[in-house]
Parts: sequence; structure tokens; C-alpha cells
Amino acid sequence: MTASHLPAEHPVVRTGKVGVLLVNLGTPDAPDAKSVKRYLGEFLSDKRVVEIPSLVWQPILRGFILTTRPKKSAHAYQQVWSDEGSPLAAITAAQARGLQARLGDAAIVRHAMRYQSPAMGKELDALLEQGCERILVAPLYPQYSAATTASALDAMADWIKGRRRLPALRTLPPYHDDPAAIAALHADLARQIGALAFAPELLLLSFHGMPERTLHRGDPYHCHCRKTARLIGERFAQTHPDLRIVTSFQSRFGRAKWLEPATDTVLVEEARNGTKRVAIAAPGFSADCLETLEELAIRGRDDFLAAGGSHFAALSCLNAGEAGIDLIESLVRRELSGWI
Ligand SMILES: C=CC1=C(C)c2cc3[nH]c(cc4nc(cc5[nH]c(cc1n2)c(C)c5CCC(=O)O)C(CCC(=O)O)=C4C)c(C)c3C=C
Ligand SMILES: [Fe+2]
Ligand SMILES: [Fe+2]
Repeated sequence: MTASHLPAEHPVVRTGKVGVLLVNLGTPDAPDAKSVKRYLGEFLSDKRVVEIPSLVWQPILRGFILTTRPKKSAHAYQQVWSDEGSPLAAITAAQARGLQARLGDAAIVRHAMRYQSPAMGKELDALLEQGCERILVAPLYPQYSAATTASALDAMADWIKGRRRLPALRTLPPYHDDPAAIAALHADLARQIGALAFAPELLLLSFHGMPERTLHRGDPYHCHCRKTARLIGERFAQTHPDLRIVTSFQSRFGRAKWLEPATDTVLVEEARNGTKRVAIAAPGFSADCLETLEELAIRGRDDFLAAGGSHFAALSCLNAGEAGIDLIESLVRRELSGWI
């Protein structure tokens, strides 16, 4: 008997469930030097993150960085730690709960961190145990970089290698120029700016930095950031024609040249050149984290005010708010097309 003998309306029978794994970078389990050391040791040993041969890099990492940085970073984490733990972990968990509420019985949603916990391998195992035969792995990085997106996929690949029976797998592509992402960012930033007690002259769009050589080696990250910023800027030109928009790169690490201009330098130069009122946003982060809450909202503010600025506001990421979950839902639903 061939398929043509089946009634035309014969339903497609889906055996097994659909799973979604939201992934973000990772964070220490506690804001103490020991936990931060464990986190940084794993993160900075990833060859996608530090592209220096291990023979050269590991002695520097073990002998210098991991003996000095954890204490300093732990102090920074302590300033932003919440009752629910690290902001990045708490917000990612809330995003997974928000997406689960939207998808209902259509899919099982879990979340994982590329480094530390919850580990990607464990969460993928949990989805299998829950009966998922199709899984979407969704790294929540709007802009692709080898250090973030590809590294998350490496962890997925490691998990694949250790399993006999695998589900069908899909991954979420970068969404740096997705109209839904740009519209969500513009609307949410405009809403936050409208609620400020002052009118900013400048909106600084600060992206996480990368070593400049990654750009010359073909990483699209820099181009993706620039495009996101241009598209957000085009929308603000329509709604806020007097608002000046500048793009910068934050969180410089190590001795190599990083993408420029640096956020801290721009804040100081703007203040010295007479800019008084600034709002800063981080459209490359889907969730607030140490880099936005401490580096921008605390140190950025101090730098700007000390250099002569009068008003400073750090705007929130999309996080697990209505606009954030709307965006994640639309990105995920598109990737699940044909599965749910
Ligand atoms: C959003 C994209 C990110 C890119 C690109 C990225 C590249 C990158 N980062 C480092 C070094 C560090 N990053 C740290 C924290 C951190 N980085 C991202 C995101 C990107 N990083 C996030 C979301 C966070 C916050 C984590 C949290 O717990 O809240 C840190 C640790 C903190 C510290 O000690 O300062 C380091 C170190 C490199 C070297 C790099 C590119 C090669
Ligand atoms: Fe980083
Ligand atoms: Fe930082």
C-alpha cells in the first residue's frame, strides 16, 4: 500500500515531545572568590574565548589571572547579587518560565549555562528523559561570535558525542538584524527613556567587546553589533530626532587590542566635551548581568559624573519582561516551525 491510499487528511503523528533549551553564558554559583575562580577557570580555558595556544596561555591563567582576578570580580558580583542568585542566572531562569507559559503543552522549556550550572549536558539529558525527540538549542546572543554562539554549540557537540540515541536538533540563528528584535529593543528603550526624570542628549549603545583580531579573522560579531546599532538608530531617528546615538564596546580583557571605541573612554570624553545627560543601553545582552549592572550602571555612572556629566541612566535589557518574552517566543516559534 502506498501513501496515496491514505485519506488526504491523514494526520501526521508526532511521537515524542519537543524541547527548547535556552542558553546563556554562565556565571559563578556564588559571589565569593572560590566560586568565581572556578567559573573563570572554566570560561577562560575555552579556546573559543582565549585564542592563545594553551602552552602559553595556561601558565598565565593559572599563575596570574586566577590568583588575582577572582577576588576583584567577587567584589563586583557582590554588588549586583540578588536573593535569587546571580542576575544572569535568575533572569535566564525567568525567561525559560515565561517561554514555557507561552508555549504550554507544545514544548518543554529548560535553560542552561555554557559555563558552570545548570550545565548544558545535564539539561539536554533532562529533556531526553522528559521524552523530547526534537530539541531546539537557543543561545540567547543576538550577535554571533565564536566566543559565545559557537562555544555554546561546541558544548552541544560534546554532548552529542557522548550519546547513543540522539534527538533531532536545531539551533537558533543570530538575530542581530531581525525586525522583531529591533522593534522590541527600540520600543523598550523608548519606553524606558520616556519614564526617565530627564531627557538624555545621548543614547550610548554599549556592546560587549572582543579582541580586534577576531574581526580580521572573519568573526562577524563586530559587523553584527554595528548593524544592530544602525537599525536601532534608524528607528530612533524617526521617534527621537534630537537624540544622538553612539556605539561603543565594553569589558576589555587582557593585553590585546579590543574593538573600539571603548565604552568607558566614550563616557569620559563625552562628559569632558560637554555632554551632560546620558542614557546607556546594552542591546547585545538578552539579560542583565555583571557587565551591565556593575560595569555600566555603577562604574559607568561614576566615570561619567566624575568627568563632568550631570545625569546618567543605565537602561535595562529586555530580560523576562513582556517585550523580552514576546521576542523569545517569536524567535523560538519560527525555529520550531513544522515541529509544533
Ligand atoms: C554578549 C556577548 C559576550 C561576548 C562577545 C563576550 C566575549 C568575551 N568575554 C570575555 C571575558 C569575560 N566576560 C565576562 C563576563 C561576561 N561576558 C558576557 C558576554 C559576552 N562575553 C556576559 C553575559 C558576562 C557576564 C557574566 C555574569 O556572571 O554576569 C567575564 C567575567 C567577569 C569578570 O571577571 O570581569 C570575563 C573575564 C572575553 C575574553 C571575551 C572574548 C573573547
Ligand atoms: Fe564576556
Ligand atoms: Fe566586565
